[in-house]
Amino acid sequence: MLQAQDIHFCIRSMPIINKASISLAPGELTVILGPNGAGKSTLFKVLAGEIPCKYGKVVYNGFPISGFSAKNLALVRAVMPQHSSLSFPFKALEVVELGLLASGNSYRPDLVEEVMEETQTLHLKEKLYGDLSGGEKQRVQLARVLTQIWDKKPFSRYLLLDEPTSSMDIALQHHVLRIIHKIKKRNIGVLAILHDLNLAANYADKIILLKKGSIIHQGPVNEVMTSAQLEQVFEHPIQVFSGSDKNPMIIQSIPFIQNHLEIKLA
Ligand SMILES: Nc1ncnc2c1ncn2[C@@H]1O[C@H](COP(=O)(O)OP(=O)(O)OP(=O)(O)O)[C@@H](O)[C@H]1O
Repeated sequence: MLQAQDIHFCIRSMPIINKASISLAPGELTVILGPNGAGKSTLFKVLAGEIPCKYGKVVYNGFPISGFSAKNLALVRAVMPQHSSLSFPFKALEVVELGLLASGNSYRPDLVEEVMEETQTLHLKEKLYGDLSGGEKQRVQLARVLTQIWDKKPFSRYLLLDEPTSSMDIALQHHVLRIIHKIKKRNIGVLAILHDLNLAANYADKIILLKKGSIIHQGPVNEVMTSAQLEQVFEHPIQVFSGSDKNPMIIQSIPFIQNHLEIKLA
């Protein structure tokens, strides 16, 4: 289990995260949703151990994050940040191989090829990372973190993804969420920040709604993604059509123009 208790984080005495507590179970996808500036990436960085937290604690598999060396932390969690820049002219293949390095594995071209196949990046392997499109870069970064945790291990691990599909087309977004669905079955807990409410509703096991640094609601999708609660967090009219075995859940944000017409027709 990845657990965070009472995380409180300030920048220049401005509270950014306010007493946030979460539990991420292996085998589950938890999605963090919230408006711009809510504190999602900040909370994510605290959970990943990228920024230290003065108040509260982050615990991986029962051990405080502060006790992990960078090498050991890389064995239990892989992190895909929102933006990744590289200062060297790496090829896509070399970026993916960085995941292998973090995993402590010896050279495994078979594993790298399998992951690049899965993420539809194999055809990009000889291209310079800097020349790739936004969506291609994201897939290469995803391949890197998947490479880090691809081999099964006898302990629980965690995959942290900050807006992993933000530059991808619709088909690829679903493809990535399908990969996540498969990888979590390897005793891996996945935490993802998404802005797409429909992807979250249909692929997540749990949802965290964050607003102004505070967790407003968290729990199973059906309990958290209600019209009233989403409207409270996003301050915009939102309709929720609950799904069934055969039909996906549909979350619809209401365009202003439609409200405008309804007001005029009323
Ligand atoms: N280094 C920093 N210095 C000052 N303010 C910061 C810093 N990092 C984050 N913030 C502020 O903290 C707040 C939360 O930022 P954060 O990036 O966590 O939000 P977010 O929910 O991920 O937003 P978005 O959806 O736009 O990516 C914002 O108001 C941001 O301006």
